[in-house]
Amino acid sequence: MGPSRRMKKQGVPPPLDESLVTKKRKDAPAAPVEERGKKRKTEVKAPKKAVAVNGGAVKSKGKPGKKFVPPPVSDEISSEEELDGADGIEDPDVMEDELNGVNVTGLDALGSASESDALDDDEFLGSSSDVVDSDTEVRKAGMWSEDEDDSDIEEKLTAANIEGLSRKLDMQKAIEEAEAQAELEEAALQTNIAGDKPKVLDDEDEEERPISTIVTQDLQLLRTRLMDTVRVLDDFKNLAEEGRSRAEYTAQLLKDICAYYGYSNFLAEKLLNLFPAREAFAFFEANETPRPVVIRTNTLRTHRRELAQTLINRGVQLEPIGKWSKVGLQIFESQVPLGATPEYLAGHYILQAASSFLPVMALAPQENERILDMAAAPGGKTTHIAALMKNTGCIFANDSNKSRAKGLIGNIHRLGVKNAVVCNYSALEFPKVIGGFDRVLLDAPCSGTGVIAKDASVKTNKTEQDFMRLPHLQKQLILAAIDSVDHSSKTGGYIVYSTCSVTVEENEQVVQYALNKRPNVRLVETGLSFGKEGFTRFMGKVFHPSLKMTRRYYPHTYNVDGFFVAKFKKFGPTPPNAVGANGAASGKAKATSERHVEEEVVDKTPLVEDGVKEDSDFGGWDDEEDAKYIERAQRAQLRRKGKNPKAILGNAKAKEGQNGVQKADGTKGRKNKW
Ligand SMILES: C[S@@+](CC[C@H](N)C(=O)[O-])C[C@H]1O[C@@H](n2cnc3c(N)ncnc32)[C@H](O)[C@@H]1O
Repeated sequence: MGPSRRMKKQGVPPPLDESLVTKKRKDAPAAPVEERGKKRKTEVKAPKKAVAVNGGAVKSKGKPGKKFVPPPVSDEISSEEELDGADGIEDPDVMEDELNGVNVTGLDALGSASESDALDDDEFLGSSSDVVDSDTEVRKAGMWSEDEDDSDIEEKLTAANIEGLSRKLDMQKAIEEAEAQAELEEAALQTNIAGDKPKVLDDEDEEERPISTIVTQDLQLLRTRLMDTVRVLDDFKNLAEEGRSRAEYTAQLLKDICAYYGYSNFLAEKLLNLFPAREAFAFFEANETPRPVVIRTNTLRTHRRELAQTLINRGVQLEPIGKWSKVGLQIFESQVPLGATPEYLAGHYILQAASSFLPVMALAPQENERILDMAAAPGGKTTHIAALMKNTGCIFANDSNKSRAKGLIGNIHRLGVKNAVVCNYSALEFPKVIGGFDRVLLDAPCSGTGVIAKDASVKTNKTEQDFMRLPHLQKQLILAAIDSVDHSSKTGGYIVYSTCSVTVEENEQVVQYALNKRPNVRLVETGLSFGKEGFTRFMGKVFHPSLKMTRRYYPHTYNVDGFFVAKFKKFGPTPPNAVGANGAASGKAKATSERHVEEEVVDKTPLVEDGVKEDSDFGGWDDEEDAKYIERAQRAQLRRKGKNPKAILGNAKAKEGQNGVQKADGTKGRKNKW
């Protein structure tokens, strides 16, 4: 199904300006960047003391050790690190939840009794348009219409929300002032260098000073040098010192980024390589501020405008997150813990990062379909899928981590999902467990480089090994996802692959691998109205041109967590000679791997059991396609026995003509009844 009319109308979140980020952090409470350009419509009050959205103390975590960069005031939330206990792979969704900072301790009898479980809720993503608010409803309740201008919405905000609006406007003003100041500074810098090239590169004696000394003593200097280096790299011809190479400046930039933001050299370089210098700076800056706190309306229980009104009445200041979603609400302030309101406990909403809505929107599940959510815990996306399906059809929500799968069950109950089956396999086991799905979502375990603002430990704890181990797992999982889809599904046949990582190894390279190994899929448009195109070239690697259809999201461009979304259409069965078996361990000999594929991967081919009686009660096969399956199964069986299927079946076929099926041992078997 193509993008809906509503989806086409979705607006694009504006970028996050790096100078703005810096100044915002210093001078103002965190504010939604998309609001920057709006005009003030009401008198601005003096900003009041910010209240954390969790109703508790605001605390900062994971900021670089920079004295002069205070943490964000209002939106900043406590964050705890959490690892995926099952396989040691970090779960970025959990990080997201924690970073949202909603205090959900002791919350619920529905599976979120612990703080960590409650935090898991934040992971729940989702939103898509098609479910809740129909256009008709929207027209009746203009305040929440996706068709309205933001300005219209603001004018219709209720009195209870005016305070929040006022505060938001205060933030806008502060941001505008910060922007003006930044411009002044920039202008001053430009003036300073008129006729002069900035002194950026270390002298030899500086070179020998340990970085820690620079950080503690010359932090402001470090920042200035960072910005100067960026400017030089932007305009190398005019600003570079004579005799200095671009590589030298880049090396200096890398060194300063590590010192200033606290990254390992390894990760900083990997991230730096993704962008031109100026954009890289914006990216690293954006990782120092939290993203807006967002909740997703659970349309199985309520409508967004009703939920918004109820929360406003409880002292929550909020507004719709943007035209691209009908179910998201951005929270500015709250007088109550968002993880403990009656509406939360009743499953009317889930705390969820905005970017987590995107994979489910791309998946576009339809009513009455069979969907597989391969790595589902704690269920943000599963519950979103269920809402879009209006509790019809069936979702297999799988996660290999048993304790997380339990949390998934709790959330499924809390949000009133009735069409989900929870299972606890390694997703590599699919489609052996069950296949033939209309759509599959693979929200893969990843490095979390898109959510550094929520989990600063990523800055230092990722190693080269992680970026070999994770992509390897992701590649295997994506093949399992593809093989689990029914290519002849009347309504679907789609696979969505997503990560909250921005590295090419975990995204484009995984997608390219899938295209190489599965010629029966192709990339299609995600249907998402915003997002940067995926890379088609990167550091000497060339990817298929269709990689343009994948979407990248960055904190500095859309003020959302870093994310990647790719959508495939499966148009044929997986060929019997496909490589990359489900669950096949890496490093095995090719022959072993191929044999495994033939035996296990290919679309759940039914195997003919030895000793099947011709006169069994089974009513026989009804169509030619079955005959092909039988023959294929026989081939597989022969191969397992070390026999050459071509020699046996080929000869037999010649003898039998079109009407008989040769048994694996070469004797004439059951005759098909067509
Ligand atoms: C990014 S999180 C999923 C978040 C989830 N989709 C949501 O929206 O709430 C990745 C998940 O993959 C699970 N996982 C890791 N390896 C897996 C495997 N081999 N099979 C299935 N799940 C796996 C982890 O336990 C973790 O819950």
